[in-house]
Amino acid sequence: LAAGSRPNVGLHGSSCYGGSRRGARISRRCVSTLWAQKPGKSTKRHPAAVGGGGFGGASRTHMPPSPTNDYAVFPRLEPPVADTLVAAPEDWEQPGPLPNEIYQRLDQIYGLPRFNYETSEPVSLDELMVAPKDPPSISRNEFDDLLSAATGRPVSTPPASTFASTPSSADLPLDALPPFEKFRILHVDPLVLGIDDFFTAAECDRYVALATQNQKHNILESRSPTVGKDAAAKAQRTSTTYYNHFEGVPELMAKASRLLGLQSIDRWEEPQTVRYRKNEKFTWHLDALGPNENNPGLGGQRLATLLVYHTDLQSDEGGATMFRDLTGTNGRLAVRPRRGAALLFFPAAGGIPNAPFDVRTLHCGQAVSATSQQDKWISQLWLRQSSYTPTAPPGNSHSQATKAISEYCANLSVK
Ligand SMILES: O=C(O)CCC(=O)C(=O)O
Ligand SMILES: [Fe+2]
Repeated sequence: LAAGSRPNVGLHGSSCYGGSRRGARISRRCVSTLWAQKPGKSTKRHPAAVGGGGFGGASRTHMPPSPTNDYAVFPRLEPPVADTLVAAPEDWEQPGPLPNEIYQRLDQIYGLPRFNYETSEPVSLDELMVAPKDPPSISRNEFDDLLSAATGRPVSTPPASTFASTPSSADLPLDALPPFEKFRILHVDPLVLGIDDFFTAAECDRYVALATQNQKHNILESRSPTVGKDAAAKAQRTSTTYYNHFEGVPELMAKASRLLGLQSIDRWEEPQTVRYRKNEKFTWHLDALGPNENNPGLGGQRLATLLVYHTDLQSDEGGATMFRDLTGTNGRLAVRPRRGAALLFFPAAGGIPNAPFDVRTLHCGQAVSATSQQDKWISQLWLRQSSYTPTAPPGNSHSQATKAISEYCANLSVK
């Protein structure tokens, strides 16, 4: 999309869309229709797709890799995929409650029926028992073709076994937290949400201090260039990652789980706090795991990415989280770090049918400018399909955090 242009917001021209009024309703049937109606129908060429390349496409124009070439590793979206993009109406970027159609999407596309649930609402046993949705299945050969097209080199995936989903046992008093109210809808399809005041300033300060005093807090520091990412994505990270113990970050675990309406924290990966100094960045990548990392026995695919910004960066200081193919109010969607704000998106649901991840969520951590007055600090969490077994720092476990989370919730209740 050209900078400043905005596609029609009507969801594929569907009459079930409630316009830009918050709280407008659409029926479940309409959402399913949208979902079923994904690529393939339209022959219209999308501006973002002109110029060749294409994920999964047969014809590929290889461009020489260069640091400024956004399409060097990941080809442009193919027209039918680009046609599925739905930007947010401008006024939805102002903080406020979520419209019903966004809750419907969270339920039906992303498998989160209890997202930001009202505390007064009685929760039925059915809802408590709801299983996470698996991303659409795909054959191994199809997957290899898609990945080869995206990375420009042959890929061969080892055979996958079936998912072993362990039901959660933890019973955390997360209802003590009120629902969140300040949502910014940054993109509709794929869904990208901002949440203002997710963390207090004091919480942001504490998380930065935890990482900077990492030895005292037994936090693992890593400068590996591709931490937790599929090597096929060739992602380059120059920032520093700190692996937190779950029990050291009860606010993050409680708020993240409360937001997504989860009953336990068992599906979250190790929390990571990341520091970007001047000129540091993380190039274009997908958070979804590739075949070599996506071990079904260890939690399966990454379904959600939640990121909290601990520092404010001005627009000339860089450090934005940028989505290559999504459009925001001023051209390409770029989320500027604002202290205490959270960002939520879904790396492995939606997008192209029968693909195991949503290629449209390609994003980067833009370099912090050489003149920035301060470092960029974030904490991040990834939600897996099923229970995840943490490996870092050594000895980390979900169950160790139960006491700290319960205490945090209890303190909120007495306030
Ligand atoms: O730093 C950012 O804004 C994004 C980081 C990111 O995408 C990642 O670590 O996977
Ligand atoms: Fe990422």
